[in-house]
Amino acid sequence: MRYIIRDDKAAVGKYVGEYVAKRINAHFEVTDRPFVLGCPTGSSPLDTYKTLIQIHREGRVSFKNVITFNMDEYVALPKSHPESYHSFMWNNFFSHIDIQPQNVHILNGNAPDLVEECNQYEAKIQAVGGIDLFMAGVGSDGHIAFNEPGSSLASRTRIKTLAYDTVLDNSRFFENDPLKVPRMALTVGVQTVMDAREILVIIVGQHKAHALAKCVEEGVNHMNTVSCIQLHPNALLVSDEDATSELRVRTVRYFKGIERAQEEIEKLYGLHGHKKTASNGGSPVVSSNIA
Ligand SMILES: N[C@@H]1[C@@H](O)[C@H](O)[C@@H](COP(=O)(O)O)O[C@@H]1O
Repeated sequence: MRYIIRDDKAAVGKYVGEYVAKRINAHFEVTDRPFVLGCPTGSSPLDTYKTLIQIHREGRVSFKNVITFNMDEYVALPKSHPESYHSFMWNNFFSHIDIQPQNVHILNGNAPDLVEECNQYEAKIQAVGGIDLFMAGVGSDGHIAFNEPGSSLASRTRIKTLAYDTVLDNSRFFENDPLKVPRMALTVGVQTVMDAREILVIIVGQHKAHALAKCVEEGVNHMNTVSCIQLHPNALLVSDEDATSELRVRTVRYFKGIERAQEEIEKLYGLHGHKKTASNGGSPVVSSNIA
């Protein structure tokens, strides 16, 4: 995996927003096929969405031909509830860009048949040719989407019961009352994320330091599902300095050194060595072996 460290949350958002815009624009240099973006909720991606909105306002990126799939949604929380992930995405991102509403996909936690809803979601992802770039945040227990500790690393979109740690973490959005936090969610699976052509994980804050250290320095483990990205050929992790606090100093130095080398490569060959020719179904080809 590649791992980029920035000073603080705002700098992470700026980096990731610029990165995603570049990926979208690079995609349309070689194909007319829609760009398929996986989207997370939570506080971690907020600065990224702000950056993307700003870039859009400056006319540097368009979402007209972008299709999105969100990672997860609470079960039985009305869509119109201010803390539903539907509300979050429209309030913080989609209402401010030129995305076509029919291109937005968010799981329906109020569907009459939740299993069917999850199966259909997987089918819809397949129907558009898979996800080009899946952005993700991470829970303090290391979960990716709502894939709580112990989730199968081969899991697909399904119903999940939330871990108590997650209920407590998310109670900050529900008047600090854990009893108001939904106990279940629909979530894409670990394998659904892994099937994306690229994964970008945002980790910010000292409370994520343990999950980050386990993800970077330890093995792949279902108790820290974000660690699955070690098995992905094209994964990028971006964190702030606070989140590095449980990493070894030498690990931090190592990845900062890699970043400097990567910058040299980008100057020579463009974004991550992506060749600007159509192949692989029109997607830019990753030719750098730095990741
Ligand atoms: N299901 C979401 C995750 O997708 C998200 O990554 C996590 C972290 O949230 P935050 O970024 O607010 O810490 O929150 C929820 O549990």
